[in-house]
Amino acid sequence: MTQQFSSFINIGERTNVTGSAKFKRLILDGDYEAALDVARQQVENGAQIIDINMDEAMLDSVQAMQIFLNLIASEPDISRVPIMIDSSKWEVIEAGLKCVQGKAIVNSISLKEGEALFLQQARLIKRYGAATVVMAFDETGQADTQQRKVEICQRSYQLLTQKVNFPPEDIIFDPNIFAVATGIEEHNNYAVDFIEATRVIRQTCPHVNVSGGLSNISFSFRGNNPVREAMHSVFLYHAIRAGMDMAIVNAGQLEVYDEIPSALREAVEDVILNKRDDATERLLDIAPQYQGDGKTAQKEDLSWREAPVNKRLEHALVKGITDYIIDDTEEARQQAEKPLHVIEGPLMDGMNVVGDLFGEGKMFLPQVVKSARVMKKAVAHLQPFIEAEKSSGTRSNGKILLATVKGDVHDIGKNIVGVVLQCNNFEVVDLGVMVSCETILHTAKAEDVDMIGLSGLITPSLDEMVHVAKEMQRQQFSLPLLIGGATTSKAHTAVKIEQNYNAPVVYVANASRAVGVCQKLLNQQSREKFAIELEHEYEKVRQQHARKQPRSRPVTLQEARENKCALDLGKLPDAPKELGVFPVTADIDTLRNYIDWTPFFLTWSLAGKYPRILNDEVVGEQAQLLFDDANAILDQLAQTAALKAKGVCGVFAAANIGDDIEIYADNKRNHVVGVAHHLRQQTLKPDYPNYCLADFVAPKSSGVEDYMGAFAVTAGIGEDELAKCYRDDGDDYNAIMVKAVADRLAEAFAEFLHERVRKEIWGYAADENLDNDALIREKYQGIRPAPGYAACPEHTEKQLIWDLLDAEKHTGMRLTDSYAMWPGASVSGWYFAHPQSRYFAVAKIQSDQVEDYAQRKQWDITTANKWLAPNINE
Ligand SMILES: C[S@@+](CC[C@H](N)C(=O)[O-])C[C@H]1O[C@@H](n2cnc3c(N)ncnc32)[C@H](O)[C@@H]1O
Repeated sequence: MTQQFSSFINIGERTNVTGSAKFKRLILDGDYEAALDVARQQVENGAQIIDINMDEAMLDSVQAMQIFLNLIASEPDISRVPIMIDSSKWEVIEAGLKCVQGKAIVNSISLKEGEALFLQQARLIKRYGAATVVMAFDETGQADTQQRKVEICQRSYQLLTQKVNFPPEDIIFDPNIFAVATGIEEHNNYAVDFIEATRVIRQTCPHVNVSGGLSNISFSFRGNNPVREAMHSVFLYHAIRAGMDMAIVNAGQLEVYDEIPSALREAVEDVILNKRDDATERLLDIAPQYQGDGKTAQKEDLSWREAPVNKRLEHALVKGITDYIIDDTEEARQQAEKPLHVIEGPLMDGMNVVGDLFGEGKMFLPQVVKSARVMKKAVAHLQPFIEAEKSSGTRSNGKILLATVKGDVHDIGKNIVGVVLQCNNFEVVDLGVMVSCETILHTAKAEDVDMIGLSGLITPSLDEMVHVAKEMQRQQFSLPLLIGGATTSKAHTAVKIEQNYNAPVVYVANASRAVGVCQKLLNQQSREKFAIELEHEYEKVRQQHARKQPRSRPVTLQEARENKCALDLGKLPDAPKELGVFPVTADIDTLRNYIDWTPFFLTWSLAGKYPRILNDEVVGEQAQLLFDDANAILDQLAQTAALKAKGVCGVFAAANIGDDIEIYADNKRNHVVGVAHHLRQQTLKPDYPNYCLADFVAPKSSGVEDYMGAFAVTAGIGEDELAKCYRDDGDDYNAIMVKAVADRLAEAFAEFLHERVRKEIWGYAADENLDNDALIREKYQGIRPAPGYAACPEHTEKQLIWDLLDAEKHTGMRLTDSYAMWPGASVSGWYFAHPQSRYFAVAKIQSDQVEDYAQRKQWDITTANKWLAPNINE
């Protein structure tokens, strides 16, 4: 199975004042909030890195870069992707490097002004632990031919690795993409020069990456987007195969290679690969035909039913059609010598086609999961015949145990990985959620599995994974250990898990990576090679981690407190109409109007913002099908009440004392029913406060009466049972779909309840009138931070929410011993109503705050270190 597309990284290009008129206007107007939305949209649309450029003559570029990067740092949904600091001015780059909290990428350095400056800049970049783009540019100019591109990159590589000891994996060469089909003959070979140079660079400069600005290639066809998109796809198709692994690209503007009309694709291919002298003229001739949409709606085509049965089985698998699968499987069985041969023959052949198409980026995740459903139905039909013959089952590629670790209940990602592995003929032993280390290791032995995969979503699960690795070592296991899930990372795997266990430990970033990793680990020869590569890679990550300089200077807790957010007591929200705890229910039909669909598509690895994604050139068709299926499930849920939504909220008198909030039984304020403990940002912030959520409630010493709230909602009562019904019926697609929809309903419930609290229950914004889009964009007054998220990262505080609201009694929701909420489709948090309240990231804290927090929570220091670990080890 080819993996090229799954590891390709696209870099967002919209936060660039030189390339986007809209972004430039926002920055020049000082509207940084709207500019942040541009960054956020790019991430939502699937950018895996965002390029930021402030090179504009009318701007103080240094200041603009600093302000924007500092703002991004406190937006967790943006800062989860790496930042590429793009400038032709070194002082802007250096200013940017000081602001970025994670690993930054510099764009760019080159030999343009000689070796001395190049090396000096590289040393500084290395000191910041950043990666860098290196342009193929030297003292004599920009490289245009293959030979010049290769020479300059090789020379840069030698200098960087030998004179600066620059980590080669942190080098990203940009061998310059230039426009083709310009009418100038010398330009005709530009794409070939880039592609061939890339091939040689990747062969001769080990570990480097190759990137480029994609839109340049099609510059001559400005105004004809279908042709431009086709040129981008064809170029990428060949460049990726030659080793290009990143590009600055608008991900929404790519056509699927196989879906480019064949006449256009051929003409574009002739231009890109410079196959004939008249290629440009021929493309120019046909280009106008494709202007506009150029696509026609497809009627259902049943001609595939005429094909031989093997081909019909393949078609059903690739297209995910279950309608005829039993009949076709039966026909194949009657023709086969043994029923097992149907699985080993046409069904596995069909699944191999699915695996290859997925690996090449030509099929999307929901389609693969649907294919698995077809396969399971076919196998289920054959099973009784196989058993009657008493022949043993087909040999799988290998056996993999999957489990969500103890204390954690989230399993959508794990289930998707399981299905993708099964599609590739791996046998999966799925132990479900909240699985103890003992059960995992006992089952691994009993089932004689080939490897173990652990999953987890919340930060306490990271510790549990470390525990499993240590136990595997103690019990002398030698099976590979795979690590995955939302909070896991390569850095955590390398720094915290890998060195505790002598066999391979592999971080698996997503479902599409899982198959490649498992295949490498199962073959003894490739496993050894892979293990050495991993060891080398993780050692590097550890060294980088050890060298990591703090991005901003830490301050003492005392200093941070002195720079707290001063609350404007003149703007306090109105007093609540009534204090107390209010159980709430909501029906599915109400909640579905509040759904934010964008994350739903991401769950299925379709990147793009709803509703635009439904018309997206690349994933639109799949997104629409998925959306229809989700709505069908919602219709069914609304009628059957198989899933119930329950919630509770509370509004309380409250006062701030330091970094804590006292919560009172009533407005007399003499009986404290709970104290919420919060953490404060602890890095130097010359232009902003060092935020702490407690700042958003009026200080007790002010004597002013203030309030806060809390909530816990679930839409998951019944989700496990319903998902199990589907799974037992061989329908993983709908089993995953139920949970994905329940997750959306829980978030919708949180949105719906928050609105009710603002407008009725607390009533501080009784006149608010926002549509769902504005609610999703949080255009209202007040916030609902959730324990475990960046402003309140410590999970045990959920217990206080549970106690204050009697949440288990009112909703049936429970907390696990890692403070995950059960059912999985649940949300809880605090309400702050002051207009100054906002989300931020606490980020790294210092030992004085750890000690102070331990004292406030009446914990010993070991307990504090355990629960605060993600913020101590940042
Ligand atoms: C994860 S999204 C959920 C809403 C989104 N519309 C959805 O349906 O998935 C936003 C929520 O995450 C939480 N959140 C985001 N950033 C946070 C931060 N820095 N600190 C605490 N909670 C945060 C808040 O509860 C916020 O309402």
